[in-house]
Amino acid sequence: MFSLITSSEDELSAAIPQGIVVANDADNRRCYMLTHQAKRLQSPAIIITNHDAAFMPNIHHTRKDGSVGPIKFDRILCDVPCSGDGTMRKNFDVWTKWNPVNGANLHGLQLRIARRGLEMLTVGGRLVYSTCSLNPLENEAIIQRLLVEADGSVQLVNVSDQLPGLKFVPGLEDWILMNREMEMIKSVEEIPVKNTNLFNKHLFPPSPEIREKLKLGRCVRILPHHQDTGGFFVAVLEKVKPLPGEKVYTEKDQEVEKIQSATNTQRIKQPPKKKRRQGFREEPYYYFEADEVVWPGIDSFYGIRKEVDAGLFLSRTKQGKKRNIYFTNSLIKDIVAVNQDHIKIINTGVKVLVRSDNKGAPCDFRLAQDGSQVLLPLITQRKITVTRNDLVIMLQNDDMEMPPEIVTLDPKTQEQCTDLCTGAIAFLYKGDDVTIELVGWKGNKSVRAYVAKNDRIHYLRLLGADTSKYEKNKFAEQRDLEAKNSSEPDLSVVDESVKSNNENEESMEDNSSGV
Ligand SMILES: C[S@@+](CC[C@H](N)C(=O)[O-])C[C@H]1O[C@@H](n2cnc3c(N)ncnc32)[C@H](O)[C@@H]1O
Repeated sequence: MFSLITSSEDELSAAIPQGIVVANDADNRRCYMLTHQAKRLQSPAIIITNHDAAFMPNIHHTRKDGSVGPIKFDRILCDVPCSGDGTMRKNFDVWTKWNPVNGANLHGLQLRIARRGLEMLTVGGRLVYSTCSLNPLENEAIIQRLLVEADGSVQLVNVSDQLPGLKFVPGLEDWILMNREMEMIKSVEEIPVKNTNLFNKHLFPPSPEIREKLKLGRCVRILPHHQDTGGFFVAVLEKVKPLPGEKVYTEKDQEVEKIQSATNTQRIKQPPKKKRRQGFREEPYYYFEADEVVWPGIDSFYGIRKEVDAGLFLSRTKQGKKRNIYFTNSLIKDIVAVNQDHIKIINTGVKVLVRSDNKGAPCDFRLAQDGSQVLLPLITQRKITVTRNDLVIMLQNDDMEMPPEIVTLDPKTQEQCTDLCTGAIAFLYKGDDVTIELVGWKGNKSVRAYVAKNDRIHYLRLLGADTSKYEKNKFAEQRDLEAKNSSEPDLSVVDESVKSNNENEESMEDNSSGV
């Protein structure tokens, strides 16, 4: 009997979170590293973007009433570029490059990034500002400036009891500036003429009158010697009301906007704006439409749950055969549609299916381990429960030529296989303390788990099974190789002599032809 494992509603909503995370970096290469790291999260709710955060464009979404407007974020982390002097213990070059003005040079960029973050934050939302520097010009001076500019709309949150056991010291309320020549500058009046471009009044500590109000002591300074770490600075800011001059969108605005846009459309019949070609290097995102040709095959083979919107699956190729199929939540789909001309999206979507036009399966796409956590709760077919021993057999036998035979598996597993035609399959194992879900293939007589070698060791360890087949002791291998070499005659000498003979022959030939 083939057992059908259905997922609960909770499982479905856990697999498809409704919110989004936008991860941004100005450095294109760092965005690809981010993409690689984020893949492990298997999240259908992450977008990786590539912008200067100081000028981060608004990310628009479609509101409930159908109008389009900027998203305001509940949480923002500004882990800003900094001098990195807190990392001195591991980055030795910081010692040679450090000077007291590094911090002053970065202050402007750090401020602009954090300021833009506050603009993009919703009222009631929190922004964390962090650096791996201990220079107050990169830290408290930024927070001070944000708080002063915000004029009571932003507050520093006291987080001292949030991480019991963490050792830290409170933020500074007083500090002294220093120029490259190590001259101390205690006030604006003391700024030497040669440094007027470098220092300004905002870099100095708060005056005694406002010190009390700002509560800079609520910032967190993590010192390297306290718990054997790097040095870090963290401040948590909460937006308690709109920033001075910030417009907050209300339902009334929606009405006005609708009326205005209706009148504008009637009045001005302008030619449609020329759409900027998706000018970014990345392949665009093509979400499945109602007539998507590959969908019926996938739907019937995997029994996609009827609550799942087929329009949330996408590919990166418009023409020709689709190679990989990805999945995102509906908010990401909306964001991609509304913003693709002005937001540089480097990556989004989790890979759930991979083309496998072969092996006589009725469906052209197999399950991808990359997105199994997302897809498996959405499908009702091609899932079987297996025993611990079944998994161990599959993980220890990855031989392409001789995959494990179905008859070697548990009788209940064999029974579930009987009713399944050839094709992709998911193996589900629930132990007392571990749950493992692997994707693979069921052939006529055998089964395979599609798991990379490193992951095989990981799963075998989780199952408490023998991993010796995959574990390599590099030192032992080197020793064996050296022992082998020392017991064999040194052929390299012979080779060299043969080579030199050959070379002589060649040069003789050359000479003869020259004559
Ligand atoms: C302290 S690191 C943050 C590292 C990040 N938390 C991570 O785990 O990858 C600062 C990052 O800011 C990026 N950066 C520098 N200037 C930027 C800017 N103007 N806008 C956005 N990112 C910037 C750098 O490329 C660097 O990756």
